[in-house]
Amino acid sequence: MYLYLQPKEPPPLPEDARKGEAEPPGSPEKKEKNRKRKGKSSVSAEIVEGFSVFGCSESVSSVRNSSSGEADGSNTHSKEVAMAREIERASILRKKHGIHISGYNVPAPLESFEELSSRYGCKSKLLQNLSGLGFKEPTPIQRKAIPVLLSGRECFACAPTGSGKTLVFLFPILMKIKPRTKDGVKAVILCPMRELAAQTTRECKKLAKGRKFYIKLMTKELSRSGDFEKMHCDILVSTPLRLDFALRKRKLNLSRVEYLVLDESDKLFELGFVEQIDSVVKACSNPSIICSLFSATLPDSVEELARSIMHDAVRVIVGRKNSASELIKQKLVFAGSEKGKLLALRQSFAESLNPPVLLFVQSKERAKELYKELAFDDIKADVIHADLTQQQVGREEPVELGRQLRSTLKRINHFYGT
Ligand SMILES: Nc1ncnc2c1ncn2[C@@H]1O[C@H](COP(=O)(O)OP(=O)(O)OP(=O)(O)O)[C@@H](O)[C@H]1O
Repeated sequence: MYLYLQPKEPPPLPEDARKGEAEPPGSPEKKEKNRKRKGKSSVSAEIVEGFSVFGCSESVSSVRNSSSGEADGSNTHSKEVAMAREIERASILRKKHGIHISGYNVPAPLESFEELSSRYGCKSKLLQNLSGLGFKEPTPIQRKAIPVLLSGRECFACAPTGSGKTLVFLFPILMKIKPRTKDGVKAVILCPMRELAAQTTRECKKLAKGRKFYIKLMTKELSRSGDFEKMHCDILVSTPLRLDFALRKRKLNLSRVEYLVLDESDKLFELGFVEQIDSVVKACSNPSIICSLFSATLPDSVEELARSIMHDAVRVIVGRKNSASELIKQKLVFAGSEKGKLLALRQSFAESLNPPVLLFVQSKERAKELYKELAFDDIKADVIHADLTQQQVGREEPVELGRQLRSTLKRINHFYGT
């Protein structure tokens, strides 16, 4: 049995979401009814099936900062109407993008990146960097989770692989912390793997271009021999082992950290970094620290972690719990036997499977076997497995490709329940 993963064209953004004005379908009366119903449902939390991270979550206020201006007896009614509209608009936007939230007083989603400036005073240089990178519209997780962090709330965000979670934690950090003060490290980003930490550092530098942040990657050398008292660092990206080492042996001070991010938190657990995470959380002793957790899947371990390190977090979930990205088309083929798998694969190649194609198998032995079979069929194929050296694989490729492969493997592992 093989699982084929093929990228699909991303669906276009709904018109009303782009404009920020959405009307429920149907007649005017029906619209009114819908409006009432939606208005009502939008003030109660959208409970996501299977999620139980934060005990209760009854009220959600999606009112923008702008609508909470000074109270004035004469216009109380119009303010209430404006608030109801805002709530409805936020609710429609969330539904359009498959965003589920729970928590109290959740800020409204972003309709566009420009709102980062109008609502949160984002520096124009940072916005320019966004558009320079080709980021025109926020992705669903960005729409909802960026305002959560910008309004000073803790956030637990779960969204499929490749949905743009990195920007969700990097951008608020870049908007909120003051660069180059003498306060030491202000943001810590924990990543499960060195390659991911390096990639996140690179992305952070790209987003911060033109602003004078000290952004540092915790390398092996730095963790072992860094002079942390003299080090200038605003944002520190690290794997748990290296950071824990620097804390224990090199007396790195994290007591002024304002933002702590655990990226790919499901992976952090799978790899058994619980002790190191504990030590980092303890070292980040600033009482007003804002923690956030990001994950593509939501196993119990991550729920447990979220409960233990965050208290009043807003949960933002895009899609269904542990579901695959909607941009991935999945097809299950029953092949019957081992031989049948190869036949089915050959048939797929003959009918519809157009290269480039990635094939994942259970073990390196199976990878080698399949590789031989494909070579025998005169299919231009290559093989990657753990017996190959870095030189054989090619140093450059696996760093960028590795992330995609890991993500895809994660989905496949989940699919098979392994
Ligand atoms: N708003 C956007 N518009 C266009 N591209 C974007 C946007 N946000 C992110 N991207 C791009 O989408 C890709 C995937 O983003 P990212 O790596 O942040 O996903 P992720 O959710 O963190 O995935 P993973 O679960 O694997 O960590 C990156 O190449 C990133 O540059």
